[in-house]
Amino acid sequence: MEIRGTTEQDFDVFVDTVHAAFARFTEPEAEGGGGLWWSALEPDRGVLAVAGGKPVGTAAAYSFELTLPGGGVVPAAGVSAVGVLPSHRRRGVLSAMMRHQLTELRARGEILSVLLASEAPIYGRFGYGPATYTNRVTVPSHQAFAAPRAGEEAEGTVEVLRRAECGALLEEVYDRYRRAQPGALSRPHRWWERRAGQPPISPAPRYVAVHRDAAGVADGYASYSLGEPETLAVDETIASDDRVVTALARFLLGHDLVKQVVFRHLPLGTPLRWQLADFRAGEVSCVDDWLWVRLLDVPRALEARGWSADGELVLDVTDPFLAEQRRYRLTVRAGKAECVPTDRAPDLSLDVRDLGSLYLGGTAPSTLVRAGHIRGDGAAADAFFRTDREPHCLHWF
Ligand SMILES: CC(=O)SCCNC(=O)CCNC(=O)[C@H](O)C(C)(C)COP(=O)(O)OP(=O)(O)OC[C@H]1O[C@@H](n2cnc3c(N)ncnc32)[C@H](O)[C@@H]1OP(=O)(O)O
Repeated sequence: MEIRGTTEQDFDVFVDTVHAAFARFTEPEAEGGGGLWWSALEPDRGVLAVAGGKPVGTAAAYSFELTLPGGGVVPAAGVSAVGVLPSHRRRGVLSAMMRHQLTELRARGEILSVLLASEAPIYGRFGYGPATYTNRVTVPSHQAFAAPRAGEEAEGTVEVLRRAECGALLEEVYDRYRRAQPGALSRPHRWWERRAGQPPISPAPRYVAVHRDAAGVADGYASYSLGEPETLAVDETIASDDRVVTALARFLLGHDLVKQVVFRHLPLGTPLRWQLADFRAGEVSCVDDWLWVRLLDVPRALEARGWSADGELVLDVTDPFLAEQRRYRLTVRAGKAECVPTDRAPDLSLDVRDLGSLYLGGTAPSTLVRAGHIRGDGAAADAFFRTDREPHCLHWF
């Protein structure tokens, strides 16, 4: 078997192989058809496994940016389109592709990679850990919002546009949002230009509630459709200001001829249920992992994020897949860290996959100590890793 990088010429074969591996991703006419789904793939960043002259496995990487706790923004390789033909599974094809890809990402100087896992047991062995989480909240339509007990509501207006009328507006609002939201990924212009992936990037018919501030500047949107009978399904609500998120939720819950509103891809800490007059009216479902993180250059990655406690922390990190074990001293002053090799006794001993889970602040070290995955003083480490805002990602790739 040969594992090799792809070029522009491989694009059609690559996409065909992905489709055969997943046995899905046929695009409905309404969503553009003709390969739009994968059109933002970067042809020279793929990996192809070839056996007997035929492609049998694929993996791709997108060039994203990831927003970190503390506001830093770093490049992140977005691993996707991972598939092995059903006829060639459980013979090590994925493992060989992952080894090739991780080696290549490191050679490019990437500090971390991210992915969405189709099944949770697949990626831990390659050093990825779940780092952000998501859920959905279903609320009966016209469910009353309680009056805010402190603070004001966002001033402004809501206008409904058809997806096709939105032009560059969604891209601009999304870009401002993702820069301020730890755990969020960039959606490179290529995605919007080519209308790749899922709504609201794809041309799938949607309505978009656009919120504008008192000066008329768009500062948030919610993309939605009326799907199942009498159900209004919200693909995503994008705004940096919580008061704008509230104004959009209030608007959607007031929609006529709808029995329930399903808010998808919310952070676990969403305030939505607290805002309803009846706390129990919001039904939580689909609580799941979303973004998985794999650190490729531990010291650079740790120095790139902001930290919430000053002091020193010694981490002993094992990376079984890449057969490495390294110990680092993290010294934090005024939220910034310096990370250097050390031989001091560790405060935490952990697998690189667990460090990936802790990295964005969405998983507390003490939780993984209690789970028996990490050794050390979890409570002391919690103070370092804690973030002001829950990391959240809703980009599908
Ligand atoms: C980021 C993304 O793109 S997520 C999408 C992932 N792709 C899919 O879900 C499409 C359908 N599935 C597939 O194409 C394949 O089953 C893959 C890609 C998940 C796995 O490919 P394979 O070539 O069979 O994996 P490989 O043989 O290298 O397995 C490596 C190890 O992972 C384990 N493993 C692989 N797939 C799974 C799985 N779905 N569930 C649990 N364990 C798994 C294997 O048992 C093996 O374990 P071992 O080392 O202890 O023996």
